Amino acid sequence: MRRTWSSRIPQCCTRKATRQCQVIGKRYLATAAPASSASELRNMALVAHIDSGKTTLTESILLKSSYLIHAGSVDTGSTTTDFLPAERERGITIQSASIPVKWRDWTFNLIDTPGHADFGMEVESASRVVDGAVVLLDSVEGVEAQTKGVWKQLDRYGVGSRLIFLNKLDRVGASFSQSLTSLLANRLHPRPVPLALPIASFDSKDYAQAEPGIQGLVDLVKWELWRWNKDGESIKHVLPQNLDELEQAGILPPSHPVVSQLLPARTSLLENVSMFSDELMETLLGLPSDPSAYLTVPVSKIMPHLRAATLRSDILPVLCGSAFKHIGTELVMDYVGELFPSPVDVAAEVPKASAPLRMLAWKVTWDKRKGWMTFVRVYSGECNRTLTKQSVVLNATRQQRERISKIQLLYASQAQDVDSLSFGQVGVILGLRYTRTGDTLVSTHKASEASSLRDIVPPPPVMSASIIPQMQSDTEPVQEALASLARTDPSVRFEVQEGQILVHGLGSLHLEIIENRLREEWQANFEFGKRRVSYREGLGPNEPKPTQNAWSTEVSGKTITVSIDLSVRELQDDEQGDALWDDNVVLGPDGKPLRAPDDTAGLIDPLAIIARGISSVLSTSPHTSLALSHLHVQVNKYNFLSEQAPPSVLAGASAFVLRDCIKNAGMGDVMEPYIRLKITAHEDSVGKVVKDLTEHGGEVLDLGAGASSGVADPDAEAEPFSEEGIYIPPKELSPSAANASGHDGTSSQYKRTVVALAPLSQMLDYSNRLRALSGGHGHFDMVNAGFRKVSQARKMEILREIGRA
Ligand SMILES: Nc1nc2c(ncn2[C@@H]2O[C@H](COP(=O)(O)OP(=O)(O)OP(=O)(O)O)[C@@H](O)[C@H]2O)c(=O)[nH]1
Repeated sequence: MRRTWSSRIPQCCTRKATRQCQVIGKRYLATAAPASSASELRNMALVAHIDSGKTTLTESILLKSSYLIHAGSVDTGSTTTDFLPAERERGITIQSASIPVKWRDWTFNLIDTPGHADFGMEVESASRVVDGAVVLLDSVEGVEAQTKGVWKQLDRYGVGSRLIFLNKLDRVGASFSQSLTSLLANRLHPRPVPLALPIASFDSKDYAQAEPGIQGLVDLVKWELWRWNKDGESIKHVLPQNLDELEQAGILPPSHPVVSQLLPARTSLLENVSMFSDELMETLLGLPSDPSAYLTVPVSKIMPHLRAATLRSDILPVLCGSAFKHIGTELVMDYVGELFPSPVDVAAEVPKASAPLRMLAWKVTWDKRKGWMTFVRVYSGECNRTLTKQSVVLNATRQQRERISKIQLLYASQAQDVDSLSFGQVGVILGLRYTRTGDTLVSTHKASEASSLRDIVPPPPVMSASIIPQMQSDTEPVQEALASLARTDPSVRFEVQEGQILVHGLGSLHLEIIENRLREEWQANFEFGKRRVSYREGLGPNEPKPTQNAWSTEVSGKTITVSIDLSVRELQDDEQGDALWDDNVVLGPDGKPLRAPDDTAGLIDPLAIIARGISSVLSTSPHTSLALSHLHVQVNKYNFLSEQAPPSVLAGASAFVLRDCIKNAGMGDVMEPYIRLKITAHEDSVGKVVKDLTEHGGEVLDLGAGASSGVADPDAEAEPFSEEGIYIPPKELSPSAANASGHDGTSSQYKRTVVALAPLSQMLDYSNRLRALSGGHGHFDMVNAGFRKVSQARKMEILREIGRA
């Protein structure tokens, strides 16, 4: 089915004064007017395991907010936020897309992120820049491997306010209660609290036999019942405080299965929130002793406390629905607006008009027509005064001045020019030449008062491929294309070793996309070599002492000598490596971590130049040319032994001394990336699956039972979890789960789940292998599980593979 765009202006545009109507190409868009106040802004992301429905929910939100006339579909490649050709072809999100959405009084900057771990960098940067996240779960599958992955990413950047959306309740096997149990079993949060109950069918007589589905929701906070028709249009009823009046009001017969759950669900909600609010606790204590008095507590007495508990992450609000059928979308929007923080709520200090402007560049993209596009969020300062088109800003991270040519609000692939950005807003700046993801931009006139914002750390690359330019004349364009690509995606790394270009990425799919983008976006001519996993080397067994500390070079005919005092050792077991340094630790003389800039052009800070030299050695071991890892490098001091020495010579000197230390230490252990797999297969093929895993160097961690909904999720830790005070409705509330077979149509009792660790190198073609082993019924997902040292025999194999044995 193809989406057709209406040729008339949508009614919403004539009706709503707050929206501006714009004709962009053939689309009529009701664009979100910039928020009038920062307290009405909600910077939020949708994050989840792959295929949970993030893009579908985004599309439903755009439809409900009147941005779209018809929702597009992932399945026909017609969504707004998945606009790259590769995204449309594959039906997956590859890059995060941000879009401002006007909903009631709020403006959301909504970021739809990819779920595939190979595009984890996009979740990383979105997590850095949002104040709240809606985490989707497929309610057939429950918590999945990458649900935990994105959860950790949100933790890393302190995104405390989260809301769960249990999606796909229309699917066979979907279960509201089992999804809640799965949240607890996987310890995502100790206090998931449903804000709504699903109604699978309004037909109470045949409820137990009902078709899989969802037709309505009860909002337990606002005490409303929502009902959607097959076109996704909703009507809402206010529920009576006396449940006996439900039938009289023509809402639900008393025999409807959801009716008996309303009082326990609301009671549990109120009691859970009151645990974190004395005021609500007092309200509840002041109620008449009749339990049904809980139904009389008005929303105004609940919402402020529910919001405070969400902001502090004391509770985890849970909503549910079907993004595909637009069921529950309005509630997601309402609760994001009501519960998530605004930029004012999370600002380190009350924003002042006089504060120096500080912005974080959280994403950089390249557009053939517009050039570099830098996505920024304003963290302090009143930009109306300081940031306008044509202003000059200082990149505080790189100490470079940048000129702004345009400021835009981006609606996925469409743009709207604006004059300025204000506190809390997310927008795009055109014209910046040097800025990269994670850089801080400040206004030049108050630069000294502005400190740098927290960095964004790309996940470590685990796979690489060689790139062979087709002709000698293609070499430079290929390298330039790679440099541009790496600027848009900091999880892409490349290096030139002995005339060969190696590109590193986060997985096979990432490499495939890198290859396509180089050809299609940069028209680079090259052959793509064999893919292999990225190995690493540790420090050798001998003492890592340099033969000499001094290093000399010729500069303009003069010999310049520099001495560098470094100490190098292996990281101890209880020491954590720095992800920005491939799990090494590199410290300056004051004991603070050093950061390596991408190039030394224009650099004057001696320690940044030294860090650049260190980084060139750590990325290519003198023994194997593999990246070094688990090293602790301390720069103790440096001295210019010649006069008028330019600081740039420190890069060569530090590289020379460090390389010498590492050579003297000898070759270290080799490490390879591991993955954690969760495989679901029929009972009768589990034996073959386990045998194959063992033969490929895998280690089985758990052989679980049932497969669906993660109730007995073997991935969860073995300790018991508390259900005390947490309301979990009976399974019958989701009749499709009770009637269900597994999600592939076969009975789940014959399925087993295997959790294993295995070397990534052995699992590159696992989907084909598992298909053969399981007769096509198995499925798996995997997440990176870090690097591990390999055995001596495997080390020899790896050295042979990389041509070093
Ligand atoms: N039955 C059903 N299918 C859904 C629902 N939401 C999404 N889907 C389907 O699930 C598949 C994945 O949906 P997407 O919206 O692309 O999921 P995603 O989480 O954005 O995927 P990635 O960004 O690639 O991780 C598509 O086939 C959708 O049509 C739902 O509520 N019910």
